[in-house]
Amino acid sequence: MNAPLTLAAAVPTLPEPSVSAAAIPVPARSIIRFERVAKTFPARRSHAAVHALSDITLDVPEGAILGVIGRSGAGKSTLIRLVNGLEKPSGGRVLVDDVDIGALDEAALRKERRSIGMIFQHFNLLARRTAFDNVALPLEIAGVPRAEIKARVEPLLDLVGLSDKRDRYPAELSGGQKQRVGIARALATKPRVLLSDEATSALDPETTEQILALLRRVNAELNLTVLLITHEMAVIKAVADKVAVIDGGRIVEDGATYEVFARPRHPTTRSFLAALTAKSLPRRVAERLSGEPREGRDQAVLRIVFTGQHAQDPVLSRVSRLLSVDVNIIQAQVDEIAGTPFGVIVVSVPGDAPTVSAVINAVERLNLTAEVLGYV
Ligand SMILES: Nc1ncnc2c1ncn2[C@@H]1O[C@H](COP(=O)(O)OP(=O)(O)OP(=O)(O)O)[C@@H](O)[C@H]1O
Repeated sequence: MNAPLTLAAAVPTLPEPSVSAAAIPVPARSIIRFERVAKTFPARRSHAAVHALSDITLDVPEGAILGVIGRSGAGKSTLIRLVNGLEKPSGGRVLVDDVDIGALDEAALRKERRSIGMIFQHFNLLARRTAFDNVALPLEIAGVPRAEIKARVEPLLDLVGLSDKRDRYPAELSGGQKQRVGIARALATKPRVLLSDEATSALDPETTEQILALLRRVNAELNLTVLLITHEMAVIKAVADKVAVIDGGRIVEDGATYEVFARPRHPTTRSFLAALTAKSLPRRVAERLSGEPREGRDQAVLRIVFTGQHAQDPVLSRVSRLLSVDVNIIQAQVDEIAGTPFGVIVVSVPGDAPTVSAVINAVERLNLTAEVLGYV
């Protein structure tokens, strides 16, 4: 027998998104601004020129956490390296707090970098320095007197929960602890923005969660603007107020994280979200799921997203009746972005191409999004 077909029956109560939570407050002021930025690495010997970034226009509002997600080679690292001047744009401008980073000479850039903290996937700590001395390093370079350094570093170690490890060397710390040192070091010069380059990619899921919670905390407590790059939608979901999806050196979609999760428009965004949903499917389905419709796989698995106003709609029974197809519910859950709930329902329908596209069209006519996760 088929599962119940109304969303209201399938999914626990889904409240209307509250206006304050759904509409992320976007301060007028951008602290990082990409203006029609291009970056081309010139041809060298046998290598052709690489157009790593094209026509990037993006604003990071003050106090926000903006996540840039893209696959390997999409241009994420190049994008973030333009912000601290490790690369110069071939076209356009990158502004940090209204300063054109690409136009600075070396001395001015060194000074400006004090207001741009950065954390890295592999932490980049100095092995021969203790946790305290790693955090102190940027202050020593800036010529801050020793007593002041101590007064600055100790509260930072406290903030990241490492006061008891102050005299430990990196080799004596776990990955999560090393990243905490990295965060404290990035905060030492009281930056206005923090750049995060895949900062949780080398960490296990539990430690990732703790580090992301710490980023959220420093963002809120210090009103620090964060620009992070990642290839994982789970990271975006956990911390980002806003998201930009980058593909082939271009931003293909951006917006408030809730909006992008609830109504993804670009195929790249949809496939990142599908991969995230696929991870949480029941094992019996996940193990059989294949990307291609093959003989013997006669059911397509679809992910349908709905927001508050649709919770009571009998969407699935309507689609089922309209098209005379069986719609089976595999999983229904309420997901949440920054406190705003939205529903994700995974269904299976007959897997032949005409039926699948008819179901997707019918669902989209109801202003919901649907995409194929695979075939079982
Ligand atoms: N210094 C360089 N010289 C030439 N090409 C480069 C250079 N740095 C990056 N590229 C190229 O620019 C493109 C974007 O690279 P980038 O490192 O920004 O991607 P990414 O999204 O960060 O990838 P990953 O997730 O694998 O680190 C790639 O094609 C890369 O090979």
